[in-house]
Amino acid sequence: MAMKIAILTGAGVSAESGLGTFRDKDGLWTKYDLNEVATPEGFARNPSLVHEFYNARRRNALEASHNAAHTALAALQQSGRHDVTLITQNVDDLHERAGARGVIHMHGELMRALCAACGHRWDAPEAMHPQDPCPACTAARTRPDIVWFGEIPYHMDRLAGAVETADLFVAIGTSAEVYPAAGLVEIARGETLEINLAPSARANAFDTHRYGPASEVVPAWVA
Ligand SMILES: CC(C)NC(=O)[C@H](Cc1c[nH]c2ccccc12)NC(=O)[C@H](CCCC/N=C(/NCCC(=O)O)S[C@H]1O[C@H](COP(=O)(O)OP(=O)(O)OC[C@H]2O[C@@H](n3cnc4c(N)ncnc43)[C@H](O)[C@@H]2O)[C@@H](O)[C@H]1O)NC(=O)OCc1ccccc1
Repeated sequence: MAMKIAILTGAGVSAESGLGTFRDKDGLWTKYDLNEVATPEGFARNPSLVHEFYNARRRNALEASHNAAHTALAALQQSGRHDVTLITQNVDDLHERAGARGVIHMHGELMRALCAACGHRWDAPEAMHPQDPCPACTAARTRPDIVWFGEIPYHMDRLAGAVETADLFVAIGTSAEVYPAAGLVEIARGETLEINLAPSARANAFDTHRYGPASEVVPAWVA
């Protein structure tokens, strides 16, 4: 029976592709101060530092390959067996490189640039610099097209609608520590499933759970 499925992924789905998570023992936020590199205030104080941080993550993402979890989710979406909405907190493009389409990047994309003056967006060069001019208004206010802490996530209405009306909401590879993403399980009216390496901070809010590495558990769940 075809179902409406809304899937939310986090850093755990890209961990086995070599892209570090944020809060695990050697996670990004143990090496960098998120207030320095992932807030509008940090960018205003030191745009070069922030660009260096995202230039390094962009290089890592370009060198990485998608894994079996990305492949299984793209296959599920592209099979047409169910109506699948793929929402991600991840700023990498590994879902797309695995064949997924119309992925909702609620926290932005590493491969995109944004002009803080006119709002124009374009494909990011591998390395970005504060003085890079905007192709539309020539202002030198270029930032990574990323949603930082304190900023409103992208596509909130669309993704909230998909989660609310889904027969099944699945959260994969997320610690459920960052809001409003971590609160989406609260608005899900259908069945809810958590797939993760270990119970997340909102594990109790889910009906069912499957624990283990995403590259093993996700293909098994999709099959
Ligand atoms: C720290 C936290 C307490 N702070 C927040 O939540 C803040 C403030 C806040 C708002 N509401 C609240 C309510 C309560 C408390 C605080 C708040 N939220 C905001 O500022 C948000 C903006 C947040 C977005 C910030 N930007 C990111 N990313 C882009 C940058 C970048 O990437 O550099 S957040 C960033 O961190 C989050 C990290 O979480 P995860 O992806 O889950 O990664 P994590 O490392 O934590 O966990 C990995 C998991 O994977 C598992 N795992 C590891 N390996 C594997 C494996 N192999 N297989 C399977 N699982 C695995 C691990 O066990 C673990 O569970 C992601 O969202 C990621 O995108 N904006 C906002 O609220 O605006 C107003 C508003 C309110 C309502 C409606 C509209 C607007």
